[in-house]
Amino acid sequence: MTLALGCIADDYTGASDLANTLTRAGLRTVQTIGVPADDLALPEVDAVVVSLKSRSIEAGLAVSRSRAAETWLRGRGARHVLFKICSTFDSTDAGNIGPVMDTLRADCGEAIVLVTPAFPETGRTVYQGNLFVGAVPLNESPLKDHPLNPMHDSNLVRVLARQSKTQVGLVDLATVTRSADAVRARLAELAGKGIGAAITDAVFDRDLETIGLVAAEHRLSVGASGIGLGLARALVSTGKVKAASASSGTGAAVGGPSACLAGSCSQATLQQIANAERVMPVLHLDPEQIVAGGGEAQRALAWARPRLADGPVLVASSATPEAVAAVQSRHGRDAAGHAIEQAMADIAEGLVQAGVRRLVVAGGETSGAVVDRLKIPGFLVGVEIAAGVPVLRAVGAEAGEMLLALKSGNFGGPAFFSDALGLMR
Ligand SMILES: Nc1ncnc2c1ncn2[C@@H]1O[C@H](COP(=O)(O)OP(=O)(O)O)[C@@H](O)[C@H]1O
Ligand SMILES: O=C(O)[C@@H](O)C(=O)COP(=O)(O)O
Repeated sequence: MTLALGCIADDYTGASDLANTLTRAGLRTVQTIGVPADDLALPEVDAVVVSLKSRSIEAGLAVSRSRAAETWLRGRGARHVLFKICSTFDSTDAGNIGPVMDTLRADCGEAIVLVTPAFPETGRTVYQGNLFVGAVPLNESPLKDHPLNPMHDSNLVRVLARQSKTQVGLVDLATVTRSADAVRARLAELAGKGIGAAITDAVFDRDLETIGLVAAEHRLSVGASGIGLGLARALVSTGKVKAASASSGTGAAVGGPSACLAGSCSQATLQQIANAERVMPVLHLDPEQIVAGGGEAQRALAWARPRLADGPVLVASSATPEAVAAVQSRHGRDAAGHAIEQAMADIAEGLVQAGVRRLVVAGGETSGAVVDRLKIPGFLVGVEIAAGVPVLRAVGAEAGEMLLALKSGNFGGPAFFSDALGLMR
């Protein structure tokens, strides 16, 4: 297999979002969980998205895991590697976007790296280096209340400079709109000043196409699904990849019981849970009991098992920003997050033991904990449920045939859970 594009995603929902975008743009794509084992049977593909759970771990670990993924991808022929980060630039001042970018850049010897989290289809745009989420700057968006990576600065030139060893410059929208050559010239100018990373404005898909053309000439880029779209279109338009038609289905039906788990506390997910209450039984977990080790996962499973024969159920830890802040002040941000993620993994494991083979998970870190526990090594991409969220068919899972949907906290419409289950047959 010779890859046209290698991708390293810093969480599992982000990876499925990117795999979805690449597939829709005509690249045959698989998503792997971590660096694939040699015996994992992968189909012939144009792109591999290696999913890491590296967004919120210690920076040194994020760097070493990303590097291992890069080595694997380049070893499979990938000339260009995209480091997929969140479209809302989720990170802390200590990392991990900057440290991973610095290392991958040094490894491939690039003078300067294009960086853009723009993903217009989901309302993420970048102008004068400032990231907007819909109509508001990042720091005024719900991301200011994220449980693990609250975002308080919308100026990405500043944000990345605080995390990176290199100086950070800007390729502004006027330059992007002018032409690919104007972007090339601006990058050369910045690189000539010793600047190693350029936040690049993008508001429309056509901006990302220009950025993709230039990025594809480099060895490394950093961004969200939007730059993935630009790279994929560039690979197709320059004839490096022959466009495949996006999958119109997910193969044979899997059937059996289905369930949803929500660990995201985003506004979108809170609304989706409220909506689901009208169409399926919903259990709200008690985060205090989880952190105290009070058998909350077993209670949830005892609640869910007898209901599975009648239709899907939803188990949620999700809570308002005020309730999350209260739990965190008592137990600490990381300890609370970790305990709740592990409880979600316990519940997922118990649900699969009870026969569930169709599972929807809301939340990136939550999805990471669940997929790791279920020991799923990879996914094929099926139909799109909502922008950035495809149906996934597990490859090589211990439980056998399974369909999953891994939803970024912020993605999906109000009826997301029933929309997803409606497409997971
Ligand atoms: N009620 C709660 N109180 C505190 N933290 C919570 C609660 N529910 C979930 N969490 C934690 O919040 C984090 C949500 O992150 P994640 O799953 O990545 O969602 P998103 O996709 O919205 O970023 C996880 O670490 C999760 O365990
Ligand atoms: O780019 C995005 O917004 C998503 O692909 C993504 O990374 C989602 O992360 P979570 O919101 O933590 O699921």
